[in-house]
Amino acid sequence: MGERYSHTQTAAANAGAPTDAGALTVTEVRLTPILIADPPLLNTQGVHQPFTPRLIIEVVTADGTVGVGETYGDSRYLELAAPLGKALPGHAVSDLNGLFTLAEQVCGDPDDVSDSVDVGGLRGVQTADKLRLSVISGFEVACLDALGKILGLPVHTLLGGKVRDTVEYSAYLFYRWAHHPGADTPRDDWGAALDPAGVVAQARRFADTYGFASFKLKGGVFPPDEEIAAVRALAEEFPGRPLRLDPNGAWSVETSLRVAAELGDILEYLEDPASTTARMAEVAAGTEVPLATNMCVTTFPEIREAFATGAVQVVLSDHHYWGGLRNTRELAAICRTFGVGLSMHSNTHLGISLAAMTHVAATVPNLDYACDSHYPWQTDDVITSRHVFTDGRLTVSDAPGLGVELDRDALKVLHQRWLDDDGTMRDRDDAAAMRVADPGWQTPSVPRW
Ligand SMILES: O=C([O-])C(=O)C[C@H](O)[C@@H](O)C(=O)[O-]
Ligand SMILES: [Mg+2]
Repeated sequence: MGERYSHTQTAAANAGAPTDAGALTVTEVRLTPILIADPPLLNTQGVHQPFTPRLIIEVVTADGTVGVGETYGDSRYLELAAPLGKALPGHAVSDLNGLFTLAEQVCGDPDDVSDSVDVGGLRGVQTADKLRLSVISGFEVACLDALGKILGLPVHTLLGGKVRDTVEYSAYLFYRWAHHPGADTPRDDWGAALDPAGVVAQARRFADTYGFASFKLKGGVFPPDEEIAAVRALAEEFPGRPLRLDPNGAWSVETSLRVAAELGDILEYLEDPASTTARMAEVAAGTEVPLATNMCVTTFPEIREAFATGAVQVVLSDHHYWGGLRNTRELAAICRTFGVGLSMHSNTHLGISLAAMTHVAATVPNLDYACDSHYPWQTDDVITSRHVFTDGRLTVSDAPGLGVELDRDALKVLHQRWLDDDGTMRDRDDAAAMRVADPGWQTPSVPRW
């Protein structure tokens, strides 16, 4: 499968280290790109592809322990993961600060990519630094998993200890088609959701199946009045429950303010109504509704302007973007300092990343809102036992490491799918997926409404 990079441990590699520290030395790194099934979920850029890429990272230590991590699997992430995977053997899984230094040395020219955006901007800026951090995050999680297994300690303990035993998640509602176009595409039984009644039915199933108590609707798909009607319908069906609407920056300042005025009485927060920090600041100045973001603040350099201008009241952290679990805690400390709320963003991900999110979320005192997760939409996984939400919550694992076990058979199948792909699915492109149904579709310019 995938790429393997190994290292034979020698006396020189461990010179000066206590004998048992040798067990912490990475002897092999395995990188396995996979394609996972994804339903036809709509967003302002288009629609999810039938399959989307992820990268599974295994870090093997001298004593045979295997730590697992997961991150984005588009080709530009794979290009950075390969040199890091090659360089890591010989280093200790406990040297997490050194991992960042190593990545700076080997992961390409930082000037290669500037402030461009990817997936039509849904992931925010795409600096070289952020790409590297997204790759590091998967390695960091794998190292923490291995370290925890070796020490017999859960990852949350390595992060300083949990402050809660369960982590609350929110239902992530999407407008969607019943099926992807084409015969060989994955199917599920959720049906279409293209109007308020469809959104409410989806939310009801989420609430009944997983116990989620709060609801986020991915917006920016239909004209704002239709999405206002859907959120109103949710409020009627679930009175008093926290509701969120996220058009991924598709609206003008004026439209954002109009939606905020119309839904202000029922929204917990409005997520990325407008794109750019400057526009968000204008919206924030004109409404009492808190604004959340996983688009205009996704890197440390973006914090200063956003906090100084009051552009965001809630940062939705994504440990992949921010460079892992320890950086997420640093972000949490900055938010705490400035009185900005914190929760978690999620993109299509599997059980390894959900375990990582849950461990770090358990350690953050100021986790103010239920976290997002796409997980219920994912029918594939690479762990032997899927996470189970109870009353909308996941119990924080106290098992050593992340508390998940890699399902090698599943990994093999999903990697074979990646190998068999002609390249169409290896980079997520929601606009291209939309063109399969609507050949004239172009990524809408912003603001769309
Ligand atoms: O909260 C968000 O903005 C996201 O989760 C971004 C994602 O790309 C979402 O829009 C999606 O998967 O369509
Ligand atoms: Mg968002």
